[in-house]
Amino acid sequence: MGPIWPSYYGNCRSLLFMIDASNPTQLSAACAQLLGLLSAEPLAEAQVLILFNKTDLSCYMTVEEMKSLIRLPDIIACAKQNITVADISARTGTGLTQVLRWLQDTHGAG
Ligand SMILES: Nc1nc2c(ncn2[C@@H]2O[C@H](COP(=O)(O)OP(=O)(O)OP(=O)(O)O)[C@@H](O)[C@H]2O)c(=O)[nH]1
Repeated sequence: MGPIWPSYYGNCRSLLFMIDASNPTQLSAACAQLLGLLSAEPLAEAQVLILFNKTDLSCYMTVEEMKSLIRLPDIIACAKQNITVADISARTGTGLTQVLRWLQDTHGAG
């Protein structure tokens, strides 16, 4: 789907980017896609939420190791966008309160 993402950039005010924290083999591809999104001019003003999902599953690498591997702190420091990061599990609901709060703060959703 990546190649058609630019057709959705127009009027995009926020971006939720989900990374599968149970599958580090996808991490480099996810990072490349994230960098492409963050450098897209139409998304320069977007509010960004990066979600590390499936944190309920055991994995040979911790979420903190994954963040370090893709140099997430540097990505956040260099990005034009305001970036928030949340560790979540869509299955257990862990972290979803933070996601809802972000949506409320970003869009004033009730
Ligand atoms: N354990 C767990 N499973 C999840 C979580 N979120 C989604 N899943 C499951 O992961 C499977 C695929 O979910 P999808 O939302 O379809 O994701 P996808 O990107 O199409 O597929 P994947 O690449 O396999 O994640 C489904 O069986 C979901 O129930 C989570 O936080 N924890």
